[in-house]
Amino acid sequence: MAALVLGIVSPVTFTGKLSPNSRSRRRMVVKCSNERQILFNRIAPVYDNLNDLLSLGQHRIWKNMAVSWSGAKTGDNVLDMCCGSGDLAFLLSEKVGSTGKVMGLDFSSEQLAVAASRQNLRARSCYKCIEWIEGDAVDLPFDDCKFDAITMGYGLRNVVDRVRAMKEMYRVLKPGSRVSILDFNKSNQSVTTFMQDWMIDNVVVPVGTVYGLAKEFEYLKYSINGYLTGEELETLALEAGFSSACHYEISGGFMGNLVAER
Ligand SMILES: C/C(=C\Cc1cc(O)c2ccccc2c1O)CCC[C@H](C)CCC[C@H](C)CCCC(C)C
Ligand SMILES: C[S@@+](CC[C@H](N)C(=O)[O-])C[C@H]1O[C@@H](n2cnc3c(N)ncnc32)[C@H](O)[C@@H]1O
Repeated sequence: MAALVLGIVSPVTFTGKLSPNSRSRRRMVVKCSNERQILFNRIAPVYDNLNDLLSLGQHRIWKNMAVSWSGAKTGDNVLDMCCGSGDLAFLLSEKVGSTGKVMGLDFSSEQLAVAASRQNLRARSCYKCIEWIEGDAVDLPFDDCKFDAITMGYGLRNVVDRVRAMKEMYRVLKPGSRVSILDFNKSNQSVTTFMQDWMIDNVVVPVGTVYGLAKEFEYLKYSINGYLTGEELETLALEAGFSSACHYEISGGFMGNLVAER
């Protein structure tokens, strides 16, 4: 909240175009892939600061866990899908070091611009091994069996065709390697769902409103409701060909992380 009061992040005004449907029905705003692309371009300038603020810094802990679960190690060639402003890619580069290689892929040019500027501000040599690539999670521009590990933070829920994205991850991973997918947990426990919805309605959306981003943060709630439970995520991975899949609940079931091995 202090950042808000001190004005460290500033409100942005939307100047992009929405489809005719999106004006009349809120849930339609972000139904198709290119409307989601517009949404993530819009929130890019404030995304990092709002995540720190809304999660009270905890998203850094969750992201560290996701990277550890990926099994990335020194010298590895790794991919961060839906990398956004690059948090997981930066953590991965610390694991693989300057002898490794990190690809950060996203379809939002504005998020990638933030990621690249953050990279320029960082001095450690490991950060130089990151390359940012504009691309779609459902059609990866990589050869088969290329990566030693893949991470995805708050990405899969936002991808329209999750089956295809999961199959793409399977295709580009080396046999025996892992994908680690962090996101909000779509819980089976009604108390957890109630608390998540309450937080979003009473904290997240009001804060988003201050920045002219109410609809973007309302989308968050609908996207969690439309996401998969831990069990469903495990099934999705197994059906895509992964040999094992395990979903872990984090922070009282607020968040979840799927770990699947090819
Ligand atoms: C990491 C966070 C948000 C990522 C994020 C993901 C999306 O898909 C978006 C889509 C559209 C707009 C924005 C986003 C977006 O920012 C921050 C999440 C914060 C949580 C909403 C609140 C977490 C509350 C607590 C600190 C957790 C406490 C758990 C307790 C133990 C019960
Ligand atoms: C909530 S952000 C997460 C960013 C980052 N991984 C993090 O944890 O902070 C979701 C990201 O997924 C990207 N995204 C959504 N669908 C995508 C797709 N089909 N292909 C590539 N990127 C996508 C968005 O552009 C956005 O940057």
